[in-house]
Amino acid sequence: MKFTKVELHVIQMALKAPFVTSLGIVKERKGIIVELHDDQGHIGYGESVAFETPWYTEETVKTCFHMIKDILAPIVLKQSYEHPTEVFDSFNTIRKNPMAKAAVDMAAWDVFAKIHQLPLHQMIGGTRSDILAGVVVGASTIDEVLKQIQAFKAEGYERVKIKIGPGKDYDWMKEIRHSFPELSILADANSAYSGVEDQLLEIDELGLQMIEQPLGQDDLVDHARLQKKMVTPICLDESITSLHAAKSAIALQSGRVINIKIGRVGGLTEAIRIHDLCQKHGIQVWCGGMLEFGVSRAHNVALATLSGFSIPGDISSSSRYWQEDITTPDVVVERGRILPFEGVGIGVEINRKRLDEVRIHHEVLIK
Ligand SMILES: O=C(O)CCC(=O)c1ccccc1C(=O)O
Ligand SMILES: [Mg+2]
Repeated sequence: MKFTKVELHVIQMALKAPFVTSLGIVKERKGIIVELHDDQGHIGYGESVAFETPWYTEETVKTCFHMIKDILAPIVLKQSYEHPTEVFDSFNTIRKNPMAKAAVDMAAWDVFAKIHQLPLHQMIGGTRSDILAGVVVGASTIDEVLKQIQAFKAEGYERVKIKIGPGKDYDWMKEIRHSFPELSILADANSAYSGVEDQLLEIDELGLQMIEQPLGQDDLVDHARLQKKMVTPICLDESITSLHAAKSAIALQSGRVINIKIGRVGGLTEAIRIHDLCQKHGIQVWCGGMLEFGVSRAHNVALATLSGFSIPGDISSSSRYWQEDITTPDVVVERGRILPFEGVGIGVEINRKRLDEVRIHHEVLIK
């Protein structure tokens, strides 16, 4: 593969409703769509899922834009590649910045699948004919949470993740458990129990499917200690930023489950490596979400066809967050499942009219 042009589209869209987490409220989403051209006319798409401020991880839309424009695009425009894994590996002299790297890596995988005229899920060796979907509720009152769960159940979701934090945990989860006894529920703390982890032990009796990232990003040792005190499996999210982090977490027994996000780990190449490692070690994995637009959502759908994705993830319908997304067709969840896209590459098209409407910045980088 010889890449000749990188186009960056910075977009901004309002969420249908504010999304509340223990770390803050998201009302509007910015993102960067990477459009990668090769010398044969193929076009691949990737998406940077960093937020506008560094509340979830340290990257932002601006740091990603800088990294892609000034550091990563010049690398991919300079050399040629046989395989998309080489793109990620050609960034090995660049420290961290996984969400910037991921956007370029994703686009290279899309180009590669298009060259081979295969759907991306087939290109990466996916075997699942339907994907296990789930939805996330991030609301500020328990009444609102219960209302949303009811509505999502009616849409066919069978697994729901609730955002929790100190004071919005045991009583909330107990009420949810009581109201929806058959529903598979898990809680995501986004590190809210760092320093106050004993507040979590109460929740252990509720039989939750798992608890996600109770402690800080760097707290692998602390998570291992907490897991020994809890029956509920701990799932790591923020802590798993690379294959190396996954190896450390497994060695330390910091949790029993890993939420794999393509953006957080540096791309599809690294996501697949983490999936393979977890399979070898009996660690369960599921595909995480980032309130993303259609490009990243389509990549998630492809990733989740890999055999290890045996539990539902945070891949929901496009309509969960957006009035109108920038890609067609939409991701649609039916009876808790999504069918993979069968078109070549990521299998969705960019809706140019919608992209124009939501685009706030555009840049073209050429060889
Ligand atoms: O529905 C989604 O896209 C996932 C929502 C979610 O939980 C989330 C959204 C943005 C940033 C971090 C997280 C998280 O998993 O912690
Ligand atoms: Mg999380």
